[in-house]
Amino acid sequence: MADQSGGFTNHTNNNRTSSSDDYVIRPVPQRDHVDNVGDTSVGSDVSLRWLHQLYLPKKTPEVVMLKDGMVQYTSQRLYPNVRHLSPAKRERILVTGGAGFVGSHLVDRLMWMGHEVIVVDNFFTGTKRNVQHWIGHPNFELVTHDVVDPYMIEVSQIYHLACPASPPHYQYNPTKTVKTSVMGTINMLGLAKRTKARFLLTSTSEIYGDPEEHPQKETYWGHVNPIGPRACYDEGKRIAETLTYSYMRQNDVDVRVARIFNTFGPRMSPTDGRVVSNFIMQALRGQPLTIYGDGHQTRSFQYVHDLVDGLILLMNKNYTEPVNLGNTEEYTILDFAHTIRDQVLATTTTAAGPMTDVEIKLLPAAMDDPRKRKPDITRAKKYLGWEPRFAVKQGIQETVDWFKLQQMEGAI
Ligand SMILES: O=C(O)[C@H]1O[C@H](OP(=O)(O)OP(=O)(O)OC[C@H]2O[C@@H](n3ccc(=O)[nH]c3=O)[C@H](O)[C@@H]2O)[C@H](O)[C@@H](O)[C@@H]1O
Repeated sequence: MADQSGGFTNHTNNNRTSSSDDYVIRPVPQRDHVDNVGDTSVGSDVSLRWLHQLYLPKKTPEVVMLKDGMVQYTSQRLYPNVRHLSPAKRERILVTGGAGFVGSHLVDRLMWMGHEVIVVDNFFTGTKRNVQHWIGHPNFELVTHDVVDPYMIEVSQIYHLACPASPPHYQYNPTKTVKTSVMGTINMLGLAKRTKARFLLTSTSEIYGDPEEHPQKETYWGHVNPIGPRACYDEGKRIAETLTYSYMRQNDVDVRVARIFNTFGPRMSPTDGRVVSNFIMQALRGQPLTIYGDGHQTRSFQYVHDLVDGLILLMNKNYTEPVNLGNTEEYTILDFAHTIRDQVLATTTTAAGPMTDVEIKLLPAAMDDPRKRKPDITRAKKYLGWEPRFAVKQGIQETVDWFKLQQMEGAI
């Protein structure tokens, strides 16, 4: 069914010029409602309905909230059905950071595809809850481990995601963030070298820093402050890329590098500190939406299932250069605040009736905050046959629904 209001074009980006006056934000295209994700060429295709049972279940049979404030967990249950793969086709896949926001969605899909999945996570930002529906499944293993220490296992593919990604989290302990990126990546590349596993690094659009090129192509070398508060993450990921290509050249490790642009979806922590979860939680609580700076900075937001599609395609195609994975729908943060506020207000009823208004307030700008960000995805289209399918609106609605479910279950 066509989504007539897809992309919030009404009050957002139409022909608005950013404060820097050097480029125009194009109107957001309308998109159809998405019902299926993935790609048949790599066996990742699945209906959104199957995924919904994992993060938007009609009821959660394993958790029973009792009247006296007690909670009861039960273990007798059926696992979601997954594809059967012959042993010859089944990969043994390590996902570092697999209990995190992006990692857990990737794990869901790899499980659906019929692979064996081992999650390694130190639970700094990840949570067991994100993968609890797989615990005990014969194809699944969850290991508490920090990638700064070596980890030995036999695997055929490694998706290396482990690293806090939200600015407040990665700036909380910057030295540890650098260690995670540098030592964690060395350890996982060492494992790939020893086991001859294919290795995929999840890098970031942050390696472009505060970009002077717009949109950002993979050939752009970036504009990063090496001593600023974001450097622990930006430079950490830059050196992680350097390490990845060093192992490729020096040790013949089969590598893939994804540069991930702003991503959102269910399972973002409400205390994550990134803009999507902040705005949704603030709107749901009727609190003012907090904008850092004048709100004219831009971001391009992709829904998590699109990212997972891109990661799996990248892993399974034969392309070793870095690839941008992001949505090209660009918003000013001010427009985005209006977008989220309007959507939450339109779809939320409290005990006192429908919500009517929520304030938007400006706070001081964050240091070194990139002024604009939008991916050039020509490479992903050409070499992976990938482009985002989800309108931001559909993704935001699922995310709002998920946060509401967490509130109802008393999880947040
Ligand atoms: O979401 C992501 O995937 C990306 O998030 C961050 O990058 P950043 O663009 O700074 O993400 P946010 O913290 O969500 O901030 C986006 C914009 O919103 C602003 N913001 C954030 C939070 C808030 O409450 N209010 C607000 O105006 C920020 O100042 C920034 O301009 C990470 O550094 C990236 O690695 C990661 O890929």
